[in-house]
Amino acid sequence: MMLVILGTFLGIIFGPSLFILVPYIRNYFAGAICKSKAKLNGKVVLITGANTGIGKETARDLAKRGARVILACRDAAKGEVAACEIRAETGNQQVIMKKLDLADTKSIRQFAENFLAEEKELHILINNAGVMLHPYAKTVDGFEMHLGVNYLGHFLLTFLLLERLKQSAPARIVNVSSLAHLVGRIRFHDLQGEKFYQRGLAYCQSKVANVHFTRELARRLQGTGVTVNALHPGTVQSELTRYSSVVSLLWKMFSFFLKTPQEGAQTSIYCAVAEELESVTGQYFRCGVCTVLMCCGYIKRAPNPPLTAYISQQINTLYMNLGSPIHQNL
Ligand SMILES: NC(=O)C1=CN([C@@H]2O[C@H](COP(=O)(O)OP(=O)(O)OC[C@H]3O[C@@H](n4cnc5c(N)ncnc54)[C@H](OP(=O)(O)O)[C@@H]3O)[C@@H](O)[C@H]2O)C=CC1
Ligand SMILES: CC1=C(/C=C/C(C)=C/C=C/C(C)=C/C=O)C(C)(C)CCC1
Repeated sequence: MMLVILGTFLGIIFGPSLFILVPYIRNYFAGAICKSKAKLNGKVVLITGANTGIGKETARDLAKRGARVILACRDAAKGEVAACEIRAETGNQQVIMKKLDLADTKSIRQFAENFLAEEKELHILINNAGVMLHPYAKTVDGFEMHLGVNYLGHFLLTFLLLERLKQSAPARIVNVSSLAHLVGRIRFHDLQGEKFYQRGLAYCQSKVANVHFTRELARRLQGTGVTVNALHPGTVQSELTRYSSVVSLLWKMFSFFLKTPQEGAQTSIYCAVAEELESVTGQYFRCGVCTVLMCCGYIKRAPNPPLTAYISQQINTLYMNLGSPIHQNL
């Protein structure tokens, strides 16, 4: 009885103030907004996985800024719908869809060949596409799906377009990684997860590879005018959870605390356009809740650069040994 009275009393006192606080709490979880007013007329932008989620919202924003935006999508029909929508909304007719399947190195090579033939410049490359919690599967070339799509596919794409980026300098590469990289480990002894597979860990492994790649590439691109940074977009309501009904349900239940795709695109947009990042390279950006967790010491910092360079070298060697031509000469 006492508890009911106490509960009612607290409800009356704090209920209205909680109600007033709701928009502030929501704003906090929405994270920061990119405030840059930079215009991108005459600039060429390429975004992978741009038919939905964070990629689509990034494309929409950069199209509004006047860029020629190429949406690289694995499903041409879905990609064309997104491109049409962005063209109609922004009035920018330079929004173009091209087919790219990052799970197939033939498709990546074909895409790059066409791109280099058609586009004389590339100023911003956003490696955004990704899969999470994928049941065990291999890409066309036999790589574990998370590693193959999230990391190796983007590695090959970047490698094939690198000269065009250098010719177009100042240019930027933006790698969409994840907070998940902090718990990721590269399992050198079983990279393809053939001995042991846990889909969450496979995702984390691919995302830590994105960060190592970013740091090592930044080191190798010093003095070229091409910068490369990685980021965590926040926890975003998107189709990323499609392979797990449990996580999809959790995401729906906690949707109040999750970013919308537009909010989730802000860190990518910031890395792509912010004037103050002109010569910033090899960094990892994030905003939102994880910052608090990090400050509280619950999340440790990413591995340091020398270790990163070492691991990156090891990955390269391993893949070359596996007969994959994609790590050569970078
Ligand atoms: N949402 C979140 O909370 C977080 C997302 N991220 C990262 O953000 C990025 C964007 O994710 P998000 O927008 O949330 O997820 P979505 O699932 O909404 O979008 C992923 C995009 O990647 C594309 N894609 C998947 N596989 C391939 C492939 N083989 N070839 C080409 N494109 C492919 C998808 O195409 P299709 O629609 O045809 O499948 C889709 O366009 C990912 O790298 C993700 O890891 C990082 C941290 C948190
Ligand atoms: C603490 C906390 C949350 C945190 C979720 C996190 C930290 C999700 C991370 C997702 C990643 C890393 C996805 C893909 O890369 C929720 C669910 C918002 C609910 C409110 C409390």
